[in-house]
Amino acid sequence: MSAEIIDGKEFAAALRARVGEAATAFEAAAGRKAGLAVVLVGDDPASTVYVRSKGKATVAANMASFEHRLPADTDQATLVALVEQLNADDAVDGILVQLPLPKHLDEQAVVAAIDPAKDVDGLTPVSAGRLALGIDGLVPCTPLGCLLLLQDQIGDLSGMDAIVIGRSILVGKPMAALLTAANCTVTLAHSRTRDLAHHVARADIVVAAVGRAGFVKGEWLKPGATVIDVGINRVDGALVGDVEFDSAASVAGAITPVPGGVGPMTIACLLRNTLTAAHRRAGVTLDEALV
Ligand SMILES: Nc1nc(=O)c2c([nH]1)NC[C@@H]1CN(c3ccc(C(=O)N[C@@H](CCC(=O)O)C(=O)O)cc3)C=[N+]21
Ligand SMILES: [Mg+2]
Repeated sequence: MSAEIIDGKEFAAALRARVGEAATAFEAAAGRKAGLAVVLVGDDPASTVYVRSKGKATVAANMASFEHRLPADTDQATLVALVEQLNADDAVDGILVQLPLPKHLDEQAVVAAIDPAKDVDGLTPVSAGRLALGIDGLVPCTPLGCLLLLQDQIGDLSGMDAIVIGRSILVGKPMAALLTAANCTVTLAHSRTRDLAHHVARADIVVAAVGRAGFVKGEWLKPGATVIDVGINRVDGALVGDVEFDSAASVAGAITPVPGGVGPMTIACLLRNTLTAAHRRAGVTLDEALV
């Protein structure tokens, strides 16, 4: 093994601490805490764990946490009414509806009901449109976390060849937009890409977000490449990424582990987005140097 292991857990802890300090300054300036509302429909065990850890991290960062748990058979109108109630609630700066929703619900319609000013997941059509157009807005947490790790590891990304594997709304598409804005030459690969290994071999930066355990092989990589593994797959009870870690670590220059890489960054960036939304909504200037 030769690759440097990128410690996302440590980076995320430091980011959460900085966000917490900025949140304390926000409370002093605005006379209220920044607030994050998380909505969970149903009782999927993994989602319940994530929602609980988001709530804990929110309170630890000196923000208010509002948890709304609804039964799995909640109807569309009830869920949209809750989102509208949260839109109207001044104590709420960020709204996250935990995905996926139960099948009978229209996920797109629920997300579209979120006030873009409170869209800390960056998933509404308005947020996605702003990102595509290069207008300041709220950016999805996982790709934002990946970008922060890459910039910390590499510095200026200008002119680098990057490949994003996976074109999901939550990760792949916004990741490609962020890397493009950071002046990378971006290939957005997906399940229909022909000769993926050929494309990966050109890349200085590889972001794997396909949702298949060990899909990206070390032999495909350009020696010295920086590899960001977004995958969270459960195999025989263990968490593994979308990259075959051992083979990749012998070729890459740096690589994120799973767990302890991108996952913790997602929650840290959710708090960062909530802080950003709170400042914008309250008309208080955020000291960007702090976070
Ligand atoms: N609207 C919405 N926004 C999301 O951002 C969202 C969502 N829905 N639904 C579910 C996925 C999943 N997700 C994770 C967040 C943190 C970790 C994380 O901290 N993972 C740890 C390990 C956790 C463990 O051990 O299970 C790690 O990778 O080190 C993982 C996954 C956010 N998601
Ligand atoms: Mg380091």
